[in-house]
Amino acid sequence: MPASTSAAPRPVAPKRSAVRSLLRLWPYLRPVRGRFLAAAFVAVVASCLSLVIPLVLKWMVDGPVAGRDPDGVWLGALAVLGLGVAEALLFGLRRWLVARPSTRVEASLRADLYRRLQRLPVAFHDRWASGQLLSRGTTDLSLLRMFLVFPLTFLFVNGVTVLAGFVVLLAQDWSLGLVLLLPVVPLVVGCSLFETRYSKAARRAQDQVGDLTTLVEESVLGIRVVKGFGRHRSQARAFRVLAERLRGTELRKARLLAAIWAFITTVPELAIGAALVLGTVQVADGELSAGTLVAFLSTALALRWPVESIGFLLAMSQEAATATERYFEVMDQAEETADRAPGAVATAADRAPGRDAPGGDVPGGVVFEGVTFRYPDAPEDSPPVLRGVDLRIRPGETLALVGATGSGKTTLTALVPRLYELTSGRVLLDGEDIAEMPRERLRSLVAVAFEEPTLFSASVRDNVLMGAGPEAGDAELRRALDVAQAGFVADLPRGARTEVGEQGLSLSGGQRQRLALARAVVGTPRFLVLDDPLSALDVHTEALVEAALREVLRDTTALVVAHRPSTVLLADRVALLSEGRIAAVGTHQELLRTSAEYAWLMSGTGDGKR
Ligand SMILES: Nc1ncnc2c1ncn2[C@@H]1O[C@H](COP(=O)(O)OP(=O)(O)OP(=O)(O)O)[C@@H](O)[C@H]1O
Repeated sequence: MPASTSAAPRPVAPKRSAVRSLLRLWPYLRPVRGRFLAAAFVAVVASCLSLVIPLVLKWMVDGPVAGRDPDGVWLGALAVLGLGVAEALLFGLRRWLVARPSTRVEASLRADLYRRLQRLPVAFHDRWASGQLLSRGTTDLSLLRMFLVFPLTFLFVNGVTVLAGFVVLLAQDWSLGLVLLLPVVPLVVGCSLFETRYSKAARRAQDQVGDLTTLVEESVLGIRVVKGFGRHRSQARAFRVLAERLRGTELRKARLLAAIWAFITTVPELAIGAALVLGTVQVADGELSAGTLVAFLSTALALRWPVESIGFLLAMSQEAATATERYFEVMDQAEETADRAPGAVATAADRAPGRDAPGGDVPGGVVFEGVTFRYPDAPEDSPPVLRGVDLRIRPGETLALVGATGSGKTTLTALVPRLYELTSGRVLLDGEDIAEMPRERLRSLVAVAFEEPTLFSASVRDNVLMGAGPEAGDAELRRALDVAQAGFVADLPRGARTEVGEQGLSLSGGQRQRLALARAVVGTPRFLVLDDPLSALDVHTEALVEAALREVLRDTTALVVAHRPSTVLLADRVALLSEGRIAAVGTHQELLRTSAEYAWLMSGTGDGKR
């Protein structure tokens, strides 16, 4: 991934309030809203039960305690115990009710994110650092699940409990109740200030987690380079800088949280203290019963937790809102442009040997018509990589593409399976514009093998058969491995069923390249695009692969990027790409005679790779 850690995109999302960001989760919550509502109801009942306890205490103090009635005291104590047990059981039930739906919402969000990542254009993946995407699919979604389990319910439950508590307090003694209501204004102002600051810090922290993930991922994948060049110290230094930066942001979050926690705890405590003094004076003056004061203060103390917890519930909600924003930044990206025409996947006829386009007047094979291409993330004023490329590969023909490093060969090959959208011009396959073709069909017609062979954490068999339809089996696998001269597979511990590990790191570069080639040819594709597929092979193996490939290429229209004469000899004709244009087309011999640049590239002394 070209985007470096420091250059990771920081998409400027429109600033939404936390509530508006979180509301975007509604489509995911809707199917499970019943359970969440039931859980909230159970929690409200449990929380309000705790408010009944002070009323029982009031009854005990003014009744059995004042009247010295031990039976009444026992009855009161049993009632308090019963209420406590009921409260605990109901909170347990709430937890059970939210466990399934919260994990279900998290799983659906994750599945949708993965699906979207698969569908986003290659240009998007060129721009975004992989760690930023990983952290969105892991840390951010865990934050969202935590939000669904706690703050979503408890902000509501605590709100209702505080309201109910104040009704009870005002009913017992309105003047003392008003004293406790005084802190509401400073609390609202404090919470709003906190929310603004905490949201910025939370966003920064989550982006920094993404940067750190990118760095760790790159260091692990590039461990050979890191060790080979003795760069572990500088990598460790880079890691420490990012980790310190994240730690700084986390400390800032902790400081903000500590401040709001202290504020939210102190202000109500002061009000309770004032109410205690005022209440004691009223009891001394005989205006208030001792039981009422006990009940009043117990209720006020029971409301402490619902009020105090608002600080961290707001913090968690803010983090969830930021996680939602980051999630939808990816989900809102435009997918690959829609296919312009409906159609089916490749048919058996599509896979048949080369033939000219039906009708005869439209040229068959692969045709590039006035193709101009600039990478979407390239600077506006930079020249296009390809400038008006006109090229035709006849049906069944193999055309080698030769050009200096950076001349645009890989770019041209990536346009055939429509990995990028053309800036202008057309690419036709057997007369059909690829822009009009359903992608599924296009990609079942065209097989590709890139210079950098990517293998997945799966068996050799699965890796190779990925290039064919579901009907392909062992016969196709054997044939493809034969073409790619991948006899080494038989010597692997479990043959073709051997897991090749993350990115096939347990195999040599040449072995990986041969498996990638086998994957490209296993589906007997109608069009084959090979980007320097034999670069890692020794000359003897290359010669064997070429002999077998010639058999395959006889039936296929192929575009092969070549850097050395041996690969060029596979082809019927050669096209020379120079400065984004096709400078010459002809046989190898013709170009050697007529093009100085071609002769120079093929001589092995040029700017070509070999
Ligand atoms: N994703 C990208 N975004 C912007 N520019 C890119 C991107 N990929 C390649 N380029 C630029 O496009 C130009 C052509 O690159 P390309 O990989 O097609 O060359 P190439 O001929 O295949 O080179 P090589 O022989 O070294 O493989 C280069 O200048 C490169 O910097």
